[in-house]
Amino acid sequence: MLVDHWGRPLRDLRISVTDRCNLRCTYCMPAEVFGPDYAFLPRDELLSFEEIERLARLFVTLGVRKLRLTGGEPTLRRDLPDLVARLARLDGVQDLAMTTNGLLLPRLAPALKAAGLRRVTVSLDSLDPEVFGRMNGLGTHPQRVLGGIEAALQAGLGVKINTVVQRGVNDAGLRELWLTLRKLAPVRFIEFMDVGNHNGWNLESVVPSGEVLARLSEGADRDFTPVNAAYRGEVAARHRDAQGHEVGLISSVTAPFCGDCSRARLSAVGRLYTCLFAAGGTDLREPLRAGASDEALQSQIAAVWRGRTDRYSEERGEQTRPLKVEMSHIGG
Ligand SMILES: Nc1nc2c(ncn2[C@@H]2O[C@H](COP(=O)(O)OP(=O)(O)OP(=O)(O)O)[C@@H](O)[C@H]2O)c(=O)[nH]1
Ligand SMILES: C[S@@+](CC[C@H](N)C(=O)[O-])C[C@H]1O[C@@H](n2cnc3c(N)ncnc32)[C@H](O)[C@@H]1O
Ligand code: SF4
Ligand code: SF4
Repeated sequence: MLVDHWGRPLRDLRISVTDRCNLRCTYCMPAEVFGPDYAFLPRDELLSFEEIERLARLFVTLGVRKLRLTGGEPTLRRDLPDLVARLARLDGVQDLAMTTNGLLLPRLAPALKAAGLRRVTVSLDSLDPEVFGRMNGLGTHPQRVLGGIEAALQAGLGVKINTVVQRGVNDAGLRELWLTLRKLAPVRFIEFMDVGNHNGWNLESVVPSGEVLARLSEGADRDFTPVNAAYRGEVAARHRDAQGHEVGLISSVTAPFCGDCSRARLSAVGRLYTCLFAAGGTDLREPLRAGASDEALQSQIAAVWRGRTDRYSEERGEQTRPLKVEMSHIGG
């Protein structure tokens, strides 16, 4: 089995399929930076579906069992169901998922399901139109995301919901959001992270997951019971309330989970990153386009994984590291 410097196996591959997005969440792609003049990647820079499929197959040979599509906003990539169909056919893939803002799911969910996508995680930070509009940078109404969640459920996709929590921004509405959304799907609350270089992160804006759980527990549903991890290295610590609704806490700041981190990340231009907070990656597109054999690519990937020492969240202090890859490039 291929393991890194700390003995962690390679299990997951998160594939970013575009750096573009139809939202401008302040904690990810703030509009002041990702404005009308921002130079997004030209189309020919992106890996083609053939190239993504080939690399994914090689990663699966090296031990990957779970693939997740992300971005930017993955649903903006043209003909996405064709890519899903290619990945769903790969032998050895046990899970095929996508993280999305949900806006385009009413149009795409049935085709994605038919192509072999198993589940989606839809991001929704607030049910208050003003708060959500401010957080997504474009005034987009939460009802549009709820429509996407509904479409995914109707198409038969598994659904989870992601909520990034920022102190003084959306934390006042967490309990209301939980009481509404828990009826639809498991909700995961994510501690605001210092990804990229432009999101103005500071420790005071982070609401520790313990505090989130305490807020959800106020009033009637006092008891949450911890649920065992579904797999080694699961990102979210899960709990169930008295009615069986599931909440996940993703605590990269207050309870880092680097010890079991089995995730590799492939950017839209084919760079391999071994940490969400990496400063640099390894170019796989160049050898791929220069005609490298499967064996050569595989040994390059294996060498990168073997040499991996990343444990950024465990090492993070109050200060963030300068010059990290952007979230929109690496896909979260
Ligand atoms: N620090 C850190 N954050 C991560 C890592 N993997 C995922 N996240 C963050 O956790 C949040 C949830 O990620 P998702 O894309 O929903 O994926 P997931 O939690 O792995 O999904 P499941 O397969 O459902 O467990 C996002 O904000 C990610 O950026 C990781 O390895 N390190
Ligand atoms: C970068 S997005 C890409 C996929 C898609 N556009 C979406 O929003 O779901 C992946 C996940 O990262 C989360 N995320 C982005 N920036 C974050 C930050 N600074 N801290 C914590 N989570 C963040 C998003 O909320 C989303 O759930
Ligand atoms: S979190 Fe997702 S939806 Fe929001 S700006 Fe980033 S990529 Fe776009
Ligand atoms: S901070 Fe890096 S090493 Fe730690 S869990 Fe996240 S991606 Fe993995």
